[in-house]
Amino acid sequence: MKSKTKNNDWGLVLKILPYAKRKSPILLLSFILLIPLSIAGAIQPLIVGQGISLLRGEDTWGFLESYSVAEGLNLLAFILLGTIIFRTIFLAWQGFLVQKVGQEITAFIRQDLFNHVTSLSSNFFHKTPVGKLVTRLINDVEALGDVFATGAIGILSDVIYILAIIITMVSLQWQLALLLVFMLIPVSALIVYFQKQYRKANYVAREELSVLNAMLQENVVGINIVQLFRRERHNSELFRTVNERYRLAVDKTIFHDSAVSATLEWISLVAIAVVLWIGGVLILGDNLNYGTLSAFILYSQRLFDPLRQFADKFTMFQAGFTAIERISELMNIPIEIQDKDNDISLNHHNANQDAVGEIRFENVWFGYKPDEYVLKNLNFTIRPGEKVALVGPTGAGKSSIIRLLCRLYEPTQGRILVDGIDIRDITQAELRSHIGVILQESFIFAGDVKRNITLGETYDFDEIENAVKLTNIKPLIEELPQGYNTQLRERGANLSAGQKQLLAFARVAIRNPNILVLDEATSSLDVSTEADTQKALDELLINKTAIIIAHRLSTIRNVDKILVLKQGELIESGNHDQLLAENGLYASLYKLQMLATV
Ligand SMILES: Nc1ncnc2c1ncn2[C@@H]1O[C@H](COP(=O)(O)OP(=O)(O)OP(=O)(O)O)[C@@H](O)[C@H]1O
Repeated sequence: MKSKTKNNDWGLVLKILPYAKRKSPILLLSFILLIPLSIAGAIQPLIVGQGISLLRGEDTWGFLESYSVAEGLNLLAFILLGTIIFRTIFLAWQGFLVQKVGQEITAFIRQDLFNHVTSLSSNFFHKTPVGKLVTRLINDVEALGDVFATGAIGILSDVIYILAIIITMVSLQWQLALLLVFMLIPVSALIVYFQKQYRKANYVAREELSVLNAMLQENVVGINIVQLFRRERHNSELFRTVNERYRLAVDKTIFHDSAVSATLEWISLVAIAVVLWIGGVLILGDNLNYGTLSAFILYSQRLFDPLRQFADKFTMFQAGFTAIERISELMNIPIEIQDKDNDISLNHHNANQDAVGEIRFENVWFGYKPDEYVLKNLNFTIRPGEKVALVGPTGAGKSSIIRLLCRLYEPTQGRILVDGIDIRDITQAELRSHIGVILQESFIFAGDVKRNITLGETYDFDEIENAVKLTNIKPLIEELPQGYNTQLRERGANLSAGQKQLLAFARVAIRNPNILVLDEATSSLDVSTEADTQKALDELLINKTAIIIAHRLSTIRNVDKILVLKQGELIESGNHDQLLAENGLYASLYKLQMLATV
């Protein structure tokens, strides 16, 4: 079990090694700087010891013998100052380099994680609360960043410093040196024990933080419902429980962290006392001089100093390991929907075709969960330019068909073809550029109107204007305070639902796709805007294949074909008149709606 954890830790270290490699020259430089820095630090007590020996007339370094006591002291003070200045400058430089590299590596990891997460399937996002994802992308990556910024090189620096001190001490007086080294062993064991406990507690704390973030995010997003249903107090209570759990979990980490600091605090005092005691006995027996004893007293303090810092960084390392565990969990989630290496180009394929935009579902079965099919053996063809409506009761599977067509999910069985090519053989980017989807609610990004139409692609202003004219939304843009440059807030908070929807039309129009999908696209518009938009839509739909989902059946009377679904099965198909004549589900739904509007 023990070695398994160790192997896992090494596995985790190996995972971040490629990131460190990208910055290896600077990391190497910071590492090399550690050696002179540690030597400069280790000789300081030696210099102080020489000063005391000089004062007491004991043996000193040979070169000091040619000077008077006062001159020797000045020289030693000068050398000491030199080591201090050297350490100050180079420590600052080394610290800067390490922090900088740390930030850069953190940014690489954050970027890779973002790219990975945004490539994951819709399935993953349906299962994962946003707050949990944010914790991993921000807090965990930050914790890992700390490891690079101060931990990784810092821990090496402490090890080298401890080694430099031990070597200097052994060369000075090996008995006292051994005594201090022996004191290090049980202390280190104790520290390792506390650190292990810390690591466990830290994992729990991180999990609790995820829950806290998820809850916060849910409350902010659903603030309207929270307030309308007077859930503030209730939710505040729930939040308090989670908040308390997080506090208790963090308390545990603090306890183990403090235990390490306290252990080191008293052990360094004990070390000084032991050195004084044994050193005093050695002096009385004429086996040690005062200068060496003073140097050892300083060493016993300095030896535990880097150990304390080592322990602090170890804590950071443990937090870092927890972070890597959590980040790699996310990184290891496979990207379910991937492009193939030998994809067929739909553009290329269609270049010689007269009509494009054919959609064919062949024996398509699909379920969000294994064996719970929401679409069952679907077979239908939509010819190029045809306008087809999907009709059926709530939960019949209409939106699921669209998700499959856009390859947000993949069929469990069967295949879907666009212009005769299996959509799994087309790159996702090309497939989605051929399909324009307008959903019931459109998502607006924080940024100006123009950016919300182009979505980061490069279009001339003329193209934007054309799309806006084509979709009849020029009056909307003119109404906005700064026209195209009006800043929209996150999720379009400063637009009405209808306005957001109109922007979504322009977003699709500018891309000029061969296939248009309208999923309850006009339901948030008022009657007169809907009539205007319908005109614009008719224009937009010329020569294009369209799939329309609408609950108001009066809006789809004129389509070429209506596919009627019930519990995932295609039960009727035909135009409005044919289906009315059939007197099936469509006819009864239509008659019900007609009755309701009379
Ligand atoms: N992400 C999901 N995870 C699990 N089940 C889902 C998911 N999305 C939809 N479902 C289920 O799949 C079934 C079909 O849903 P779908 O959204 O396709 O229906 P719909 O016909 O579009 O309904 P509506 O008219 O209400 O929009 C429903 O039973 C629904 O509960």
